[in-house]
Amino acid sequence: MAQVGLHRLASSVRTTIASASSRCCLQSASAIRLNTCSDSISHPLGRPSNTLINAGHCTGVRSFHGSSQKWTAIYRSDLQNARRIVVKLGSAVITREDECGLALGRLASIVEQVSELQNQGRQMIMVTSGAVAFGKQKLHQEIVMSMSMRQTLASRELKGKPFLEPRACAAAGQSGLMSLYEAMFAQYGLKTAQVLVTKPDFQNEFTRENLKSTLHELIKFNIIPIVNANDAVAPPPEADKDLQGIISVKDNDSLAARLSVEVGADLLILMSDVNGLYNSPPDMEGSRLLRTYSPSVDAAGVVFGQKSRVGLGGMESKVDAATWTLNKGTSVVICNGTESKAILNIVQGKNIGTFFTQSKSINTPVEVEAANAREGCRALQALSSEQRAEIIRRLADLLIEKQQDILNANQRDVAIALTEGISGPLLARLRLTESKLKTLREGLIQIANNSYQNVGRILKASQMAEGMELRQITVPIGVLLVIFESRPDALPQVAALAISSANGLLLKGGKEAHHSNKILYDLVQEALGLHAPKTSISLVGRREDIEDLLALHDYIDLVIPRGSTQLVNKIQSLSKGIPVLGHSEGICHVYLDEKINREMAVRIVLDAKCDYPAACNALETILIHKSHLRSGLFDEICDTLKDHKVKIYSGPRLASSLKFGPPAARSLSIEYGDLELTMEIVDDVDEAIAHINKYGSSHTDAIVSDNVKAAERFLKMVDSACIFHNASTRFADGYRFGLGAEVGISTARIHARGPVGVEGLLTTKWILHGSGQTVKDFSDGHLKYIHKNLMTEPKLIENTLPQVTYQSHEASSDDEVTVKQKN
Ligand SMILES: Nc1ncnc2c1ncn2[C@@H]1O[C@H](COP(=O)(O)OP(=O)(O)O)[C@@H](O)[C@H]1O
Ligand SMILES: N[C@@H](CCC(=O)OP(=O)(O)O)C(=O)O
Repeated sequence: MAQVGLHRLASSVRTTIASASSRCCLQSASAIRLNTCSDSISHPLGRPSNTLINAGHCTGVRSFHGSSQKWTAIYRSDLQNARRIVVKLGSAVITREDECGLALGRLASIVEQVSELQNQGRQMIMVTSGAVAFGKQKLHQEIVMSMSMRQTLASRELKGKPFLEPRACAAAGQSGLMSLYEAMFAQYGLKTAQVLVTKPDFQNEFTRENLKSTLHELIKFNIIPIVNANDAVAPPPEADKDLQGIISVKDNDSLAARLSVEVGADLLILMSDVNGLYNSPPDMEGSRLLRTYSPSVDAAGVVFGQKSRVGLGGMESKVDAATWTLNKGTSVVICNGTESKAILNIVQGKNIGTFFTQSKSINTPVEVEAANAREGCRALQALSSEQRAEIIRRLADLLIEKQQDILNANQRDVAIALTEGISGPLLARLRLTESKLKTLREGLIQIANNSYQNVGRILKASQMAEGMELRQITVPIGVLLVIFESRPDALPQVAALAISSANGLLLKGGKEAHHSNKILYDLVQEALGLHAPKTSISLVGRREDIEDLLALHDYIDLVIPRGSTQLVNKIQSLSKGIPVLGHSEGICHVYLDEKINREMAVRIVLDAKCDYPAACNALETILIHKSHLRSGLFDEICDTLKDHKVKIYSGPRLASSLKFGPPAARSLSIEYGDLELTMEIVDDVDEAIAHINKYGSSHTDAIVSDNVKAAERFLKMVDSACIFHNASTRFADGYRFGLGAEVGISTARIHARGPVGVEGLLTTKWILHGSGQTVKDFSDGHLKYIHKNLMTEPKLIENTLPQVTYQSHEASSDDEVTVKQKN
């Protein structure tokens, strides 16, 4: 297999390509000649190959094909453009942890990913370790088989394994390794070639050129070179030395590095058995994975430990090799080869492993920002409530002082959005106005004024026993991640709520509001500077993928998404172990009951639909009592809505009742978010309740009715976060509820429901003051539990609230009443 003549290889590749006509390998076959950045022929990945050069990432020189320019990725997202990729598999990836042979499942997955990328038109090269480790296992089995029973038992007693010559092990392991690769790649219609090299092959110009030319030919014919050190003949290891800036090939990390540079690879992926480079050995307490590593900035902060059980080079050797490769213009990622889809995810620009970059200005890693936010939470807790309120008031004032700068920044976002064709509700959310800023300021002042009772409030106090007092007090949740789209006004609101509740905060805004978010965040920083660390709140950089943030369960305590249904759904499904507070949809209903004040009904419907159709609490479905089809109310509502340019769709029952009614709705569960709504007929309040509970989203639903019993039934039986009687659904809002602002509206069933203000961002802790008691004192009977409530203020319960009585418009029954408050 290894030394197949090139003409034979070429013909077999042609056969493979021809037989796989429907696959992308055809694409790659046509692409194999297009190896240089300067090629004028189109890029095999569907882009002109000089896109990268235009993006300004040209560093280093690609020597392999004589092209004069080469790019290096600055951001992970640039890695999507990598064409020639070297994947190096360490021994720990290739062999099983129990040392019983090769890790076949893992290898198959890596082969599948490499094949996928090769079939996309990329040029993959593999550097594989594992021959020694695999051969060792193979030889060891042979030795055990040839031992007598006595020898076997004796060797067990000695507990040691016989010394096996690594060169012999490599020779025994390499053939098995290669036949496996060949069989696996064949499943994807791909051919492989074995290339074994030794250190002198790089030192001798003649063999070095031969090596390059062989690799070139293999790549040209769509064959995946599989490279390893020729350990069977390798010279004994030498003291480590990098000659004249050329890396000494002493293990497969340095081999992969050297090879990547020789062939002008765009990306080198070094796969090991750990998730990447840590600031100290991964098993050490407090060690942290470095998502990005800029050698000139980060090198001093890394401590190395032992290598893996089977590895040769260790992590330090990987980092040296990676740094050298990066300096020569090839991007590098060190990752965990046991992680599923690691290679594909890296090439998609996802936050996998450690990304080596020359950029010194790369943002602070999000883990560090989250750790700072936790510190910030503690610092905010340590402040007095007056100090927290002062920060919020300062922020409120800055919104007006810097109004013009904010509006200018926002106009830049709006202008970009317009060129990108963003319109309607999305644009409405994005646009900031003087009046929005004014309302925002008022909300912030309200939050500041309500800040005094938030943190450390005693909810329960009881005397547990003689000399023992128990208290339950409010405390912040910890670190919040708020992900919001389009709405830059959410940023100061959420920041104020976090400060008021003393939570640390990570904000992830949408790129469409980049300029607005930036200036609003700077104002938050300025205000925080009054009393708290500025790092208590971070605006997470645009590099960070939401998916990666949602995996940070060790750092983040609660995720609050604010944005489109798609965003919230995505977050709910992607969150890995972090609770998500929010609502995915706002399918809000207004039910128009039989006995009704018609003028009120029209006003409420109009407000609920037209005040701000993009809001999640806007009306989406009107349920109308069957009697109104002939009472004139149906026509009146339709006419008024049409006057306000609202498109009406009918539910199935309405459609079948009218010959020329509105067009049929696609579904009864639609959130239009625009000047559109569905109308449907129901028989009575019970049918309305059943409809809402079936098709609604548990957000906000309202009844307009003069019938007190019907209203009470509705309020009791509709299973939503907010249920209103004779009021518009648009009241479901933190500001209107007097919470100052909201971080979102929750349709979750635990902890916080409806508009979530400060209360939803708090949890509790129990404080016990004792005087030396033990549990045994109680089981012995020396002491007795008292559990006496020490709270003096009586707790309000529902039936102690002021009674609301109703007066009928039509005064035809006791049940039919208008709202009137009586104390
Ligand atoms: N700072 C560090 N960051 C990451 N890994 C480290 C560090 N220090 C030591 N290591 C160890 O390096 C090992 C990887 O290197 P190595 O044994 O050469 O593996 P491979 O066989 O994959 O080349 C890991 O198992 C890890 O425990
Ligand atoms: N060439 C050797 C591997 C050498 C090596 O550098 O190993 P590793 O540190 O596991 O990448 C082999 O095939 O076993």
